[in-house]
Amino acid sequence: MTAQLIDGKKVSEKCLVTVRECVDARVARGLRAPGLAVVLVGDNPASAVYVRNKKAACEKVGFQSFSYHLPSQTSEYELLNLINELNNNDEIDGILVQLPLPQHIDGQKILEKINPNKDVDGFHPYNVGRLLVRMPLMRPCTPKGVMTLLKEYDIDVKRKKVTIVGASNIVGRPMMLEMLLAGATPTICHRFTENLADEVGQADIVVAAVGNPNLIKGEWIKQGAVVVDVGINRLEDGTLCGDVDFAIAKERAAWITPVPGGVGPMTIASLLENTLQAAELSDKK
Ligand SMILES: Nc1nc2c(c(=O)[nH]1)N[C@@H](CN(C=O)c1ccc(C(=O)N[C@@H](CCC(=O)O)C(=O)O)cc1)CN2
Ligand SMILES: [Mg+2]
Repeated sequence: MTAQLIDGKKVSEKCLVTVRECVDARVARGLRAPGLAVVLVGDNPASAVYVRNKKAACEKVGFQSFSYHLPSQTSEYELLNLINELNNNDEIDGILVQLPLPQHIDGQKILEKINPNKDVDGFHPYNVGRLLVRMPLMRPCTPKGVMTLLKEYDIDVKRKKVTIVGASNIVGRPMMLEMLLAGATPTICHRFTENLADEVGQADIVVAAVGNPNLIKGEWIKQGAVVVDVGINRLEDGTLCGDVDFAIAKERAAWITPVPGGVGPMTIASLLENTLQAAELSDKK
């Protein structure tokens, strides 16, 4: 079997067109365009690229974007003050603080300072908790993007065995909650999991999100499985690869996401959808 590719770039562009149409309709009704505040602390080169791409995406869909690039020595106190200002700014519907933050800043404290209604990354414990109790509001962007991708390709997750490799707060854990909500049976694997190969081999759907190039061997994949690779690893030669050994996995899977061009672009599409949703919630207040 040779897998069919799941094209995240194409699907993300479709999402952006839908968001653009909603923004135009809002503006035609006399409402303001949604506003997104993007906060970057320090000079992590990958973060700078992601932030630039987020700002470009805002422009494409007609959002107002507000950029805050702070030096790496910014104190936690200063960052908390900025979040407070953004929480109180009525032109701003969504706030995102690009991760990772410098070591001296307690990231969790910062994320918890963001007003949950403006938490377009969906990282605030309030929003994670809502997903847990089946009342999703702001859904974490990457897992939400994975669900959108699977839906777009008519890949039904209900009743399926899903193995998620990686238990991070931003991908693995909320991915498990999304899958549970959609009626799948998720298993989450982490550094203490024994027999990772067996867990992967039993899965109808594998979601890899560890950030470890080619950790998931192609031979582990069950024939006809769906492989979703969230890992983005930059190799020494500058090329990108995922967490799954793509060349072998694609000969066993029915569907597979490439890296780049798979899940990555969906993260930004979900962010824009969440920001539009936050603006719509704010209209009702
Ligand atoms: N505040 C947040 N920080 C981080 C998040 C997040 O969702 N919110 N996720 C990641 C980084 N990220 C968005 O911020 C992100 C990563 C990758 C992509 C993407 O489109 N990747 C492309 C390849 C891009 C490249 O050349 O490097 C792809 O996979 O095709 C978008 C967003 C950590 N931080
Ligand atoms: Mg308002």
